[in-house]
Amino acid sequence: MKTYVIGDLQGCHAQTVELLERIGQSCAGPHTLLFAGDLVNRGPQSLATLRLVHGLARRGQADSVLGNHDLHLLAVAAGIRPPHAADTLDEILAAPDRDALLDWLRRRPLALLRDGHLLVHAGLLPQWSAQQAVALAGEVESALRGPAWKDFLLDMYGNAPAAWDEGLRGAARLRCIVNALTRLRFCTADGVMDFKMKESGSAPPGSGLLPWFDVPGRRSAGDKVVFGHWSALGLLRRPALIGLDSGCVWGGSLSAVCLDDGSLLQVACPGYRRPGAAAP
Ligand SMILES: Nc1ncnc2c1ncn2[C@@H]1O[C@H](COP(=O)(O)OP(=O)(O)OP(=O)(O)OP(=O)(O)OC[C@H]2O[C@@H](n3cnc4c(N)ncnc43)[C@H](O)[C@@H]2O)[C@@H](O)[C@H]1O
Repeated sequence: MKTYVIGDLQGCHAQTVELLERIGQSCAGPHTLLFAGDLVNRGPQSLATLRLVHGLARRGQADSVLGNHDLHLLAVAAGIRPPHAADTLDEILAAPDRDALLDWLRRRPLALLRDGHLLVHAGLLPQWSAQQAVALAGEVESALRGPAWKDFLLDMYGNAPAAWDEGLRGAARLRCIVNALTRLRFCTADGVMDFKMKESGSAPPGSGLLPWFDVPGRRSAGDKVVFGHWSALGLLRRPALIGLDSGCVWGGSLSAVCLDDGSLLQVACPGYRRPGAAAP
């Protein structure tokens, strides 16, 4: 059975439907769909998109890792965070099936190992191997699936601690794991995360920042990693690295890669948001 990984949907339902049709045309047999997270928000049809992926998952045909916008939806729905002006989550919040959709979303993994590839939404800290990232993701998944999940979301926000330390405990430990797996783009060579730089795929000379995957000595360098999140980076393909957020919602395209044969399928998007513009 072939496995296709699909980049950030962000509520771009029409492009998702078209891409799934393209996958069906190029792969006649049964196949699994894995989504790189950020199923919702910024795009025009978050509810329809979430229902689509949820339906596929219920039929055992798909799964998704959690992205920062998915976590934001859970926090807004729980009354923990106010919605942003640019959010497109209202339809989900008002939907009759919202509880089923949100309950399913809350139980999604933050890291998935499949067919020799690790899938995360954003990135890995340089000290982590792929196996370790799965174990650390499991700590957050337990918190999200447990009875105190709202307390976890209350404590989740913030940029500190900016670097990993095995001695981290409690909310600080979970926040560091969430920030790496769902928000990371750049960090220093020591693994200190930066959350300001987001509109470019490269850091200015002298900033001391590197894309997380270019940190020398990164422990996951020998592992095959697939990630999304970084729309300004665009599609990235290296022997052991696939970056799949090709900026659908920003006027780029929605991308899928087949893990078995490396084939790439893309659907162009008219662009629902303008890069650099905060609100619709
Ligand atoms: N621990 C925690 N602490 C705080 N918040 C947490 C959290 N955990 C979860 N969150 C949640 O994270 C949510 C989102 O945070 P935001 O801060 O709004 O998200 P973002 O970094 O802008 O990332 P996004 O996922 O939208 O990335 P994209 O590359 O598409 O877009 C990034 C930028 O790229 C730009 N861009 C896109 N295409 C481009 C291009 N081709 N060229 C240049 N720029 C481009 C866009 O203008 C955009 O500004 C918040 O709502 C918050 O609730």
